[in-house]
Amino acid sequence: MTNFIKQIVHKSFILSAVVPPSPRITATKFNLFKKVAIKEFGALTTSSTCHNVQPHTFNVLKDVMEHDTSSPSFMVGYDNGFLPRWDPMVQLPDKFYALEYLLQKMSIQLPNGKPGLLANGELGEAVKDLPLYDIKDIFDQRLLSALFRDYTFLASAYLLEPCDIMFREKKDYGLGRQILPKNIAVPLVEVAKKLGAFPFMEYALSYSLYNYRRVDPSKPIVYSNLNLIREFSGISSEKGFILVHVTMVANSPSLVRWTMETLDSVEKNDRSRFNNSLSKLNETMILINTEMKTMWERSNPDDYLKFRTFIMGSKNQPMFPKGVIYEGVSEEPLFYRGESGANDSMIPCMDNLLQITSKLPKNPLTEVLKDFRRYRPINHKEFLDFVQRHAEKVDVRGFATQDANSTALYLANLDKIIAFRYRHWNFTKEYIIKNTTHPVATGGSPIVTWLPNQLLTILEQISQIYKTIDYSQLTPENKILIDELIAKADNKKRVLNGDVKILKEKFSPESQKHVVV
Ligand code: HEM
Repeated sequence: MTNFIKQIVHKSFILSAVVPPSPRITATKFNLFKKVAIKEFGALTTSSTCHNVQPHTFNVLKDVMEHDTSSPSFMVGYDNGFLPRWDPMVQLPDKFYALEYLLQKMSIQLPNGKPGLLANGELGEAVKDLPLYDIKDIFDQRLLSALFRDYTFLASAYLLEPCDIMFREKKDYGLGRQILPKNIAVPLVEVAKKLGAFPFMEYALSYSLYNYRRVDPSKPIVYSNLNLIREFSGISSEKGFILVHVTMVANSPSLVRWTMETLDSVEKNDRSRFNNSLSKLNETMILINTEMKTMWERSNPDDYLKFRTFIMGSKNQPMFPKGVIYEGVSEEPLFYRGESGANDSMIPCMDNLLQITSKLPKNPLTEVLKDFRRYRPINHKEFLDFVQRHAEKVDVRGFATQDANSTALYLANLDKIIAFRYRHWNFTKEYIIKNTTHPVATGGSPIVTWLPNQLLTILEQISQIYKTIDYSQLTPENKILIDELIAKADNKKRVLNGDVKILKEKFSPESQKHVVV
């Protein structure tokens, strides 16, 4: 590779993913730049930003560019929202036969009902036969994403296999394997570098959003048309758990569209477009929350701990007190958060747009939330950063509260975020807290105090804004709406505070204060 190209890449390292940076640079040269950038510097950033330059807008994809396999799988788009631009690759190419074989034989229960390698602790031994694949020359993003998903599945299965076996016997996780062998560690780190991800199982890039396949590719992403690609347990509750995330995120294209519309309408001082955008966001959140409810019937709360062990992280988890050594990569132990819905982008998008993020208390729990925001595809992070910055700049909340009926719509949206987080708190009580006293969640947050940190903040915001409304300006429907919202919020605040008080006694208060960022 010539020094000339390296220099250009170095200077214009942050490349636009949609069009080549200059019309004089051809697509072929552009792709060459991207390859060099990945090779030399790790992952690509994907917005049109340059070092320290904050863009005024964000390049939301108008077309998924399905044939462009040199740009990342996850790029926020009007058609795909926060889902990948293409359906995830189901099977690895023949070259990776041994890796594919392990993944197909791994789950505790195989599709044919027989026990897989994880059933009786046979994976550790089987991994010894895995060749150390060289992936240096792979640049196809579709394949890189599939390799990332598969190596992270294998890494988590390998590291946590002893914990799962011990948990089945004694309801205690004990210690995980502390060293990741080089035939997994080296290619995993290499792929992660190319994607700009941490080399550990992640929500979007592995477990949830890159792990579905359509039964009929011509039909939409709805539950009845989906199956999993990889799994740890092989039970239907794991399928339900993962795929409900996917079907919720299938509504994200309109979340993205109305987020951009909201920002633009404030900037243009267009009140009726603003109100329309808030109504549409509200409708979208209702669809997302309705889909969320299906979790109860698709994933049995009593089954959750049968696969949860494998999605734990190596950061702030007693199973990895000294982190994990990646053989052939680092002599120093590495620590990463586990897979968590906290890395989904829909709620952070709403929090940022409605300026809730800046209202979160300054405490270690909020630092954990910020840390979670690093664990996601680069382009999602750039989008969320853009929404946060731009909403603060144009002052979405200030614009909403200048008008009583816009305020009602703004509050209706806060109410939908509360509905999401409150149902979610109920999931946490029923799927986790009821069945275990393990003090930290899969992402490494303290199980009793972290979720209420956000939920109580937003409930408090509803009360504060409510006090400022000029009732005489409200339409009769909005008066009823506001009265209902405030009554529901007061009720939830009371129940939540009661829950936290009781649960802090079940889990030692010390364990809930112990926060690692
Ligand atoms: C059985 C169902 C579920 C359970 C038991 C559960 C559990 C949890 C827990 C314990 C956390 C705390 C963070 C951590 O992992 O350390 C969390 C965070 C989160 N999860 Fe889930 N989750 C479930 C389903 C979902 C679904 C379907 C979504 C949809 C995208 C989701 C989105 C989130 C979000 C956005 C957060 C961050 C919450 C916040 O900002 O307040 N979760 N989840």
